[in-house]
Amino acid sequence: MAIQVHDKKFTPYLSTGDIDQEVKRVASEINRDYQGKHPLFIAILNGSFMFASDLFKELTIDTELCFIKLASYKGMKSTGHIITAIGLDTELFGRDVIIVEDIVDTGKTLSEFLPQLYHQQPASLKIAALLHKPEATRYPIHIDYLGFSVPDKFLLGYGLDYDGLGRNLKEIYQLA
Ligand SMILES: O=P(O)(O)OC[C@H]1O[C@H](OP(=O)(O)OP(=O)(O)O)[C@H](O)[C@@H]1O
Ligand code: HPA
Repeated sequence: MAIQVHDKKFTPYLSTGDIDQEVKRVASEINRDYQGKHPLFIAILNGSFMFASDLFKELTIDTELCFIKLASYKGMKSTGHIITAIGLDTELFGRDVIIVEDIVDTGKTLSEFLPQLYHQQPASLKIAALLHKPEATRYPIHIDYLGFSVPDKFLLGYGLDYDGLGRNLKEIYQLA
């Protein structure tokens, strides 16, 4: 069923079943690749909170989670400025690090953030993202664990917002 958020209409795109299946697949790949290791997950707020929570519940390895808050989107557009609102409080030197993102769109957020992380010399640094818009890429980012490749249309729900609203939706919607 279509929904209205602020001034825009959105139609269903990915169901809870679709999302659940891909979250479990990504988790099983991570469980396989990090057997015997103790990775640190860094989830990027706000958008990633739901994906991070569901992914984390499926992990069977010893692992840690921390959050940072970066933001660049206002409404449906990137402002081009990445603001760090809550920084990292954990040492990365020698750690196996996995970044958790809800979506990689233009790639700008991660292209600015990753060099700061490499600077701390982690043993390894990988990216897990639920969604990727390959056609929107302006800053190429290699995603190691990906849920869905999606068309270049604005998405809403499962953590993703339109001007603050819609993050609570269980399904993912796209702009009609
Ligand atoms: O690849 P990009 O074009 O940089 O877009 C991806 C970023 O945009 C969203 O964050 P946003 O800035 O909307 O903040 P939010 O997570 O608090 O909604 C999303 O959570 C990613 O961090
Ligand atoms: O498609 C999107 N929807 C919501 N927030 C976003 N941030 C980057 N891309 C998107």
